[in-house]
Amino acid sequence: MKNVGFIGWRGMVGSVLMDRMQQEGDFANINPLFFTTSQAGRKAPVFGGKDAGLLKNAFDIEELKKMDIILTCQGGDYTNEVYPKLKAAGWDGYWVDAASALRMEKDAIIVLDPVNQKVISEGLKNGVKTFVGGNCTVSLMLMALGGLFEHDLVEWISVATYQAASGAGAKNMRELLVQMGRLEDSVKAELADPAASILDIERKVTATMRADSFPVDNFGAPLGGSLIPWIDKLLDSGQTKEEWKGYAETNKILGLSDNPIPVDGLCVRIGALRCHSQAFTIKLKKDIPLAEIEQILAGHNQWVKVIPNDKESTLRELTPAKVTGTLSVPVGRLRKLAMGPQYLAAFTVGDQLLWGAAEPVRRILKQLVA
Ligand SMILES: NC(=O)C1=CN([C@@H]2O[C@H](COP(=O)(O)OP(=O)(O)OC[C@H]3O[C@@H](n4cnc5c(N)ncnc54)[C@H](OP(=O)(O)O)[C@@H]3O)[C@@H](O)[C@H]2O)C=CC1
Ligand SMILES: N[C@@H](CC(=O)OP(=O)(O)O)C(=O)O
Repeated sequence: MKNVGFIGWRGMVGSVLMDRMQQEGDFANINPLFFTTSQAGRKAPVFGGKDAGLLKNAFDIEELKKMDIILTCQGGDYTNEVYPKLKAAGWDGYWVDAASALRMEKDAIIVLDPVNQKVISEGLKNGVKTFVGGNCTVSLMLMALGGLFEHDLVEWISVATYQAASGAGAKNMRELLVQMGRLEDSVKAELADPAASILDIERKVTATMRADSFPVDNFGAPLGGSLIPWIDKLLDSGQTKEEWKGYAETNKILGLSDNPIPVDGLCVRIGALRCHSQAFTIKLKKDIPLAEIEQILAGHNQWVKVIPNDKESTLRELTPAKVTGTLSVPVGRLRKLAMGPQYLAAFTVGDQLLWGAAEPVRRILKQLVA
């Protein structure tokens, strides 16, 4: 059985990964060892009934070198510090990572097997040892629209995202909830009084949101009752890095580096907890009937679900409230746009901690130990 070292297993992404691995019985096929950057020497967790002894120091290269596979959800700073040292020390195991640090490296594959199993299989055959989960927004787009790419129907995609607080981390999720609570608290009495003026209520809420005391340490601006049209840092192109990933990672995942498909748009943080949503304008390479498009989308993988373009189905199926905590990737609001028969509208929702983060790395680990 292969020795698999886990780093970042108690963080938010890591916890979702551990849950999924337990649900799927994945621990039965590995010898798990657990590392930490802060708690070395404490008792390791017991997953799948396996006693892994004590937590090891995540910076101990000699201990890490004993692993056949290292799987980290610890973040890019950890990867940047430890990966080069391990490689320099001659370690030749598999490195599986949820962070973005190594995604665009020549020798790394971005994994999303329902979409790019061919690229993965080819890489494994050629001795690739570094496998990285994709950006959540990109992975969720490809899970939803995979059929269109597979049938070479996409000329370009323009996207507007509606990204959940979880993408910014656990502290940000807490901050969003505290913000929401503060807003409600500020008008509790008025809300209990049906005769209170809604515009008075709104004015009070807005004043609360704008007050210096409103908690914005993590987001830098109010998110509850508002939105933030900026994710990650500015690049020379005027895109944010999150927007740049849409193009760069999509084409790398699909293996289209020689003939890339333009994907661009605006990434926006909204007050959802852990589901990212995305609205697409898609220019198709040819005019094909909507019914055929729906069939192509639905047939691509077992998780995508085409939602009829009616109000009842949309409200029932196509919201973060419905999708959170599931592997389902619904895609709906499908219709041809007024710009012409080759222009398609689509909207999708997906859990950014499952298909957006933990699930692709869980699935590549499974392939590596098979
Ligand atoms: N959040 C997301 O949507 C996505 C994140 N990623 C990547 O995964 C990385 C980790 O993200 P995320 O899981 O959100 O990070 P977390 O902040 O939840 O966890 C990261 C690490 O913080 C340490 N930690 C300190 N205090 C606590 C605590 N009270 N509870 C749990 N862990 C604690 C743990 O390390 P230790 O045990 O060593 O102390 C843990 O592994 C990101 O940096 C990013 O690169 C990738 C895709 C999506
Ligand atoms: N940046 C994403 C989350 C994330 O961690 O992305 P990446 O894995 O590309 O760093 C968001 O804020 O929603």
